[in-house]
Amino acid sequence: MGKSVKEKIDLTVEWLREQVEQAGAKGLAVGISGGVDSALTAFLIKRAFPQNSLGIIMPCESDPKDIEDALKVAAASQIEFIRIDLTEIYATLMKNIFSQLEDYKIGNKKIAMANTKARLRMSTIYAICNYLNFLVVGTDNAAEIYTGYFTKYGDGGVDIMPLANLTKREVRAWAREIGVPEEIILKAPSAGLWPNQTDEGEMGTTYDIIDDFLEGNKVPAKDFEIIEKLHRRSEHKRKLPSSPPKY
Ligand SMILES: Nc1ncnc2c1ncn2[C@@H]1O[C@H](COP(=O)(O)OP(=O)(O)OC[C@H]2O[C@@H]([n+]3cccc(C(=O)O)c3)[C@H](O)[C@@H]2O)[C@@H](O)[C@H]1O
Ligand SMILES: Nc1ncnc2c1ncn2[C@@H]1O[C@H](COP(=O)(O)OP(=O)(O)OP(=O)(O)O)[C@@H](O)[C@H]1O
Ligand SMILES: [Mg+2]
Repeated sequence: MGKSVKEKIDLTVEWLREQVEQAGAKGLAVGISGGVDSALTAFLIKRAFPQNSLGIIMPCESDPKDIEDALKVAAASQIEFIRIDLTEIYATLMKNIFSQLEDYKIGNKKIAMANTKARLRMSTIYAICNYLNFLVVGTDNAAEIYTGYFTKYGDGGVDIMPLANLTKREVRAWAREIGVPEEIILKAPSAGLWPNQTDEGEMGTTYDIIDDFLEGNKVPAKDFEIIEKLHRRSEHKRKLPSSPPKY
């Protein structure tokens, strides 16, 4: 018989401890957004390292409801946390970049700005983890990794990814088992990079369908096309940077 969710969680907690030991590190940190992926991750790292785990809440033009939810996750998991507001530094950086570029070049400002939020969060977590000798824990799940639905070197820039093999429905099941508040589990997944952004709206398919696909079940042809296209286009995010052969 297959392992229960509870057993899988216990094994993952053990795996997290091994990763820290092998790295000669002291603990683990994660960005807490108010969404279910980081909620589950926060509970897992708190279980693995009750005294050496840290949640980092980093508003960056964020919906105040998400920050409230992030605080609820921190309270429910009892993880130690700090809050670092990136809104101002982000605005300064964006102004500096685009006041120079926009005059003479045309490009996709919306996506450039959105991804910078994720990369500023990554830089912030790494500064903290360098300082504490902690590892940076990623929250990306199997559906996000397969479709490349993450920012390269942003939320994708991490040391370890404990949820990498989980479909979104498994993330929710684990979250329920470990004690994540139900309202967080039921929230529509969102990267929160612009107002009213939802993962499913942006990807053009649903997590249920991506999960079915990953489980080897048949999915509608239109969704199959979308998933495979997202996968092909994001191949570069799952590899080391290309380099020429030795000449
Ligand atoms: N073939 C190739 N080989 C090597 N590099 C390649 C490449 N094609 C693009 N690139 C590089 O990759 C860049 C594009 O990748 P990237 O910067 O990631 O940008 P991109 O994939 O365009 O956007 C990231 C997507 O992930 C979503 N996201 C981000 C963060 C969090 C979440 C969430 O669920 O919470 C979701 C976000 O809403 C957006 O849809 C290009 O600007 C280029 O530098
Ligand atoms: N405001 C924030 N503060 C701290 N970390 C954040 C914030 N926003 C995003 N992140 C980090 O980026 C990760 C990627 O976001 P993503 O939306 O995929 O996950 P989630 O919000 O935890 O769950 P969901 O996908 O269901 O919204 C988050 O899990 C979190 O680690
Ligand atoms: Mg989110």
